[in-house]
Amino acid sequence: MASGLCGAAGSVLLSSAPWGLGRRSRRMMTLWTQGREVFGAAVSAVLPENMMRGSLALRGERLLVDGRSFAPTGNVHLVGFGKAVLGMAAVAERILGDHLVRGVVSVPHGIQEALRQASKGEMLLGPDSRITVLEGARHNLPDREAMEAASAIRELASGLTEQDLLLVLISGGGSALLPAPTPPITLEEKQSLTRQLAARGATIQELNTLRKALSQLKGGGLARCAHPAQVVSLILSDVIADPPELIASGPTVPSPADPGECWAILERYGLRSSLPQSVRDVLSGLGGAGTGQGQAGSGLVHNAVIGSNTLALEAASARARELGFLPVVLSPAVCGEVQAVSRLYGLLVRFASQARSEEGPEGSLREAILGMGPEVGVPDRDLLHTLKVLEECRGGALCLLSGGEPTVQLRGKGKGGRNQELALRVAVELAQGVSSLPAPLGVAFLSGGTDGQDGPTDAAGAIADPLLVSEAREQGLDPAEFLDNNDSYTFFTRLSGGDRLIQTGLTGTNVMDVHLVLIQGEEAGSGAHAAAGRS
Ligand SMILES: Nc1ncnc2c1ncn2[C@@H]1O[C@H](COP(=O)(O)OP(=O)(O)OP(=O)(O)O)[C@@H](O)[C@H]1O
Ligand SMILES: O=C(O)[C@H](O)CO
Repeated sequence: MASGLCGAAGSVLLSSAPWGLGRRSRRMMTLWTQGREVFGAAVSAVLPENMMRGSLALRGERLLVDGRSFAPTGNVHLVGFGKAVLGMAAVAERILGDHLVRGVVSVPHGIQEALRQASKGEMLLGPDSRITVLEGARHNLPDREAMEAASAIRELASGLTEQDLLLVLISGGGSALLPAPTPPITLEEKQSLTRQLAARGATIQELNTLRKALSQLKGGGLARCAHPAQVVSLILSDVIADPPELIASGPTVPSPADPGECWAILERYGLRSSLPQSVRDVLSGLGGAGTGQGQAGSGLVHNAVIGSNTLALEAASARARELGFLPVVLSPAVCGEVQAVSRLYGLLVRFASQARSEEGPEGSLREAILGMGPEVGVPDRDLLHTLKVLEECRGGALCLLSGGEPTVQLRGKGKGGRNQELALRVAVELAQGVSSLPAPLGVAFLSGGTDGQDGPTDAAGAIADPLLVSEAREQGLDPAEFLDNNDSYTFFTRLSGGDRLIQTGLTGTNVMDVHLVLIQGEEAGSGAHAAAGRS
């Protein structure tokens, strides 16, 4: 069956390839290239230039934001924090011109150099810029540099009057770039708590519920500092369902802390008993649910989400269609454990394969897929739609797209990220499924972080296919061993010279992850059939 999967009619074996890759077909390699292109289109669509131009404009003396009009009777000041805000700030400065008085942005360590090297000069601020750029939060963890940036941002906001407008640029990664722990909590204590929660698989919703409660700037704290100035926030979402109060922990969204919920989260991850006294004191000082965070000035705050994973998936679908695939978007909100998510993709590929056979898909397979919905955050409605398209597509080329942010419970000491771990797990699922597939199917899976950085690695993600496992074994690499040690980056680096890794470098944006399942058409020309015949 393996040869049926990957050496389908019309394919040419790459016998001269290094690493003993004789069984790879040109069609398989084409599928990888197409996957990379579709992923590239997803990222391009959410680069700052496009989104900022669509939501911020100056018309005479009026500032138009997300369709609303503001009169900056005095001056515009700017602050920002997150992986995408450098480019957002560059565009804002170009739009605002002399209306901009000054600004401070807190951005990831090394991002300016990375963008320079990637020739993305349009995302950088010029030498005469009125905006100060501060880098920090190495490895996406709050550190001294980020704390100094947070102080500078607080100072700028605190000095504003009712004559001023504060433009706040917010994107994912903002929580780590704006640390202002409520005393007596220290930076080290906050770092350690964040690290432990993330390692135990806490969701971003859980993590940020705690961050809001333990910070002076999150949960609306920044907006309170800026009172009585008008605050306008432009937010690029990297959280499922785009909740402004959770993205970067909502510094401009007045939202009450919920100590009861915080205690429950700490209990859930077994951290309640080992908490430092400072954290206990701050949580106890918050009182009951809905207290502790004032609502001062909420009438003067406007929060606008200007971009999200959905936009990225739309652009990816369009590119997939141009390449001859029938695109189908499963969901922009896939979450849950990577194990469960990889199982879902394995089952969907199996379903697609069975849909091409005379008998059609088994009822039990359909039930198993629908049963996974709650575990991976995908409603029945979306799963049913996807299954319908897979059935109707039959032999056509198909690109299944989704987005979101699964979680990994770290058990090992290896190096990796959720995208690479997901890709490796999907490869294992595909390899297991190979023998039970009724029809030949060329398939590739790609998982990538739109920010270009998957966990603490220099890769955005990786590509998987049904041959990966056998290829790895031939090279003395056992996927299960690497998975046990959460060592997916080492695995993909060693496998075949690292050619399944996706290495875009920091992209300057961040709307969570994108997952693609590309399925070849049965005939060489079936891509054209899919593009022409279905929508
Ligand atoms: N060795 C590893 N293997 C698999 N996953 C890992 C590993 N190390 C860290 N991770 C996961 O990487 C995630 C952190 O990745 P990253 O720094 O890209 O965060 P992010 O969620 O993209 O950040 P943000 O939301 O702040 O932009 C955590 O979910 C963590 O569990
Ligand atoms: O910074 C954060 O809190 C996460 O990226 C979610 O927005």
